[in-house]
Amino acid sequence: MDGIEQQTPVERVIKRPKGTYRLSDFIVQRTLGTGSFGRVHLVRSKHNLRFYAIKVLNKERVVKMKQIEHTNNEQHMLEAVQHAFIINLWGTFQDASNLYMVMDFVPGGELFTLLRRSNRFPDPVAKFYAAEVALALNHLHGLDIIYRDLKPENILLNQDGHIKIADFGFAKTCTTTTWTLCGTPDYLAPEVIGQQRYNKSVDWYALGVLIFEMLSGLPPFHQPDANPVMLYEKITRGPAFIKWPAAFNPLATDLILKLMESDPSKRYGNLRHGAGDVFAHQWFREVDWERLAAREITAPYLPKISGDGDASAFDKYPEDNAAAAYGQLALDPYGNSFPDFDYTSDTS
Ligand SMILES: Nc1ncnc2c1ncn2[C@@H]1O[C@H](COP(=O)(O)OP(=O)(O)OP(=O)(O)O)[C@@H](O)[C@H]1O
Repeated sequence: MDGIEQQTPVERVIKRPKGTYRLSDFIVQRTLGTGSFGRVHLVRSKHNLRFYAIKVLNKERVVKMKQIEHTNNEQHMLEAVQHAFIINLWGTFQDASNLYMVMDFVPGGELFTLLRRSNRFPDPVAKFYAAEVALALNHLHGLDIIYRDLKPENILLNQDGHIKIADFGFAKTCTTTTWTLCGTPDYLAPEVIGQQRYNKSVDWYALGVLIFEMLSGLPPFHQPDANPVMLYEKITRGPAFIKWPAAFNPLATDLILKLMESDPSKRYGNLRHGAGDVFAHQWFREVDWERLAAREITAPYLPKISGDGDASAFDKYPEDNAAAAYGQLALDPYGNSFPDFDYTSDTS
């Protein structure tokens, strides 16, 4: 649901030059994931033979689901951001029916898959991923970007086991507060559910949920058969009602409670020292933040990748021949809605 948003122009974020691409530059190999508006494909460049991921969004579906602004935000944010732990966008284009975003292919799959396979992560493993996520969030917040969709599905693992945060569909620039209700139910901060104004601290709340999920296997208020209303009630009642698994690390508990603090003005990450409080928390005491940022810490899990373009870490999706329809001539009623996606495709 879109509310009135206090907007700062996205132009505030400095754009860097992007490449010009067209569909005929690539050979579509397989589907890596599906989303609300289309698919993400593994593709191979005909020119340099490298593998990339292309996210395809059907314009009509984006418009019908009132996501024009979020989609344009996603492009602007990803173009503006360059960080070791955030997915790299090489360029974008559109044809009559679809938008295309050319990204690095991140071969290690979703953190979600690794977590479900492992049931839960040992403390040092959860700490490694949480610390890399904290650095990425801090970088985004420094650019006045709120990410708003932190969850294990959106954290991908690179070949070397380090994280790459993907899916900037809900990211937006915001220096003050905003109030759009978006994100994933289990990861929503109470003020988002309460439709109050909120700020970057919703990402720190979500980090608390993520740490809990990594250490216990499921998000704090998760109940398989619960409806969203029951879930929202629990989130609103606050972290005092979390049922903690036995033998939960007390320092982790302390940090989670501080991140999941219901009152944003008392929440870690949103206090006077900002992210500094999170970095300095005792649960993270053995983290060498500089070496971590430089990717000098060896990751706890190395994805088994047999070679370039190995996508075996991703679930198999039925290939519905969607790619055959890409680039076809068609009416283009939404041509003006996505002005920064260039028309470069061969048929348009
Ligand atoms: N660069 C990438 N490399 C490898 N896989 C990727 C990449 N980008 C996305 N994926 C895969 O595709 C899935 C869907 O991507 P993404 O979340 O960006 O799409 P979406 O349409 O926004 O999805 P949703 O509607 O669920 O939010 C990811 O969870 C991931 O498995």
